[in-house]
Amino acid sequence: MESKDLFTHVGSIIASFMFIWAMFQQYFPYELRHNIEKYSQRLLVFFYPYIQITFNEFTGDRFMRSDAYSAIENYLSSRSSTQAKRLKADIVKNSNQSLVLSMDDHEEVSDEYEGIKLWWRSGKNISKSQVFSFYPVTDEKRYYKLTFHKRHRDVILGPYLTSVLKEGRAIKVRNRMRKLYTNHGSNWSHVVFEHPATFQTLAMEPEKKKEIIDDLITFSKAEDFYARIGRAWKRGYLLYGPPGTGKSTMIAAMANLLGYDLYDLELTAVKDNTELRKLLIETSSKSIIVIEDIDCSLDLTGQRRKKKEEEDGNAKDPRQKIEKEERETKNSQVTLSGLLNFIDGLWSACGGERLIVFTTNYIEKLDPALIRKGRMDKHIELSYCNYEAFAVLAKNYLNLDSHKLFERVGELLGETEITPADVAEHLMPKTVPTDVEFSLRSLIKELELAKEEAKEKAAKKEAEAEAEAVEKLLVVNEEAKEEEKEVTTTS
Ligand SMILES: Nc1ncnc2c1ncn2[C@@H]1O[C@H](COP(=O)(O)OP(=O)(O)OP(=O)(O)O)[C@@H](O)[C@H]1O
Ligand SMILES: [Mg+2]
Repeated sequence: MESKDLFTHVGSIIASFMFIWAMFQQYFPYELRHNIEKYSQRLLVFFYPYIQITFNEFTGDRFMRSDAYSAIENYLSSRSSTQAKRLKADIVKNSNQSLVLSMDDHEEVSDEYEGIKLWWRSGKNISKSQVFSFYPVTDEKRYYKLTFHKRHRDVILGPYLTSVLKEGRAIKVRNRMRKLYTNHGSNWSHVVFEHPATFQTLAMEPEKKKEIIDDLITFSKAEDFYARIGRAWKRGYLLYGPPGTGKSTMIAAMANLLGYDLYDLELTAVKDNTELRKLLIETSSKSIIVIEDIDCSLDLTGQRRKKKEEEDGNAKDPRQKIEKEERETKNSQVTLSGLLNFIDGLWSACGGERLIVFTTNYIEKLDPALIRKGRMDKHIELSYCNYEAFAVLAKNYLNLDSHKLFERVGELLGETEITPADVAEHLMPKTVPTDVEFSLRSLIKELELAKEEAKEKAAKKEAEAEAEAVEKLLVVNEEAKEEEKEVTTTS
């Protein structure tokens, strides 16, 4: 028998005596009773060198489950499945609908921390409801009881419990159902986020993919690092490239990799900077804030006000002016400085652990202040499909590692520009069972067509450039002739 068990037995014997004592206590005067109780408690503490801490499922508010209790429940789930004999099983409503085991009531599991042994016991108190009813309701109050030797008090109450709560919360985040938020004006509403995209299925060069994954994972584990260097725990990504190259898909893969919630921020629906700040404050930790097509969301070049002034000046009719003003007020008044404040102002540090992702089709249109390093730390170009990206898509869509037509596809991909979205469309199975050759031939046909079109376009452009050059030459000749004429008439 373990020493802790022995003490538990001694404790229960003393408790039994106390119970018997309680039976008789009504016959003793209060003063004497009080003293005996006091000394018996001290005696118990003296003989029982263990400390017990109870974590109740509900504290104070009956309807709010204690954060510490649920963190401990998650922390103990892995230990319970290997140690406890009676387990409770439940389905967690995350994307995988996984089965989670936790220990049943009155089970005990042991744990070890830096060589210190300690025990967790689950239990419940049952009390009958005070409310009269034909179907009496029993009130079950569950709790976890932690027992450890008092000589380890500081370590257990300090680092051990901190690490238990941290790990438990991390497990909870991994198991939770993730959400996709969108803003309607100044409020967020959400649906369950269930996008199946992963980095594994994302078509891009393996080294580039690995670099991004490493960057994301390093970020997600770098809480202490960010705290030490005095920076808010956030990171900005700018994804740029033509439509259909996988920017939105990559954002979904990022959220799935890190287990973060997604906040899809529609800037044009945000009235002004104050509303933008309110939305930011309401976002939770472990989330990705996304602003898609940032170049279209706002006129971030500082041109807007100038344009507005010009338009106002031109509008002579007062009615026209009012209409114009109404139109303007309906549009977003968020400014570039408001957005910069949103990204790296003081407010942005609240809550921690956030990614901010911008996407654009035209990186050159963006204000350099917006995308400088420190704001958008990592710029990722998603480009047209090359052979490596095609190989990923062929594996995903056709389950093919190689094929005799791959070589031709590779050649054509080197000569023409096609988006992964277009390639994916051709590789989509059209028949059951899948006709691999048909899919690859249809892709080759598309690539040859694209190559021809590109050739024609280039030839047309060349012809236009030539015509323009000839025209310019003619104008220059004409001007020279005019000048010559002027000189002869004056002389
Ligand atoms: N790199 C890729 N890997 C895998 N699938 C891709 C990739 N790029 C595009 N696709 C496929 O094409 C579709 C469109 O891609 P996506 O919406 O991610 O493009 P986008 O870059 O966000 O385009 P836009 O600039 O128009 O928003 C996706 O549903 C996805 O299936
Ligand atoms: Mg997109």
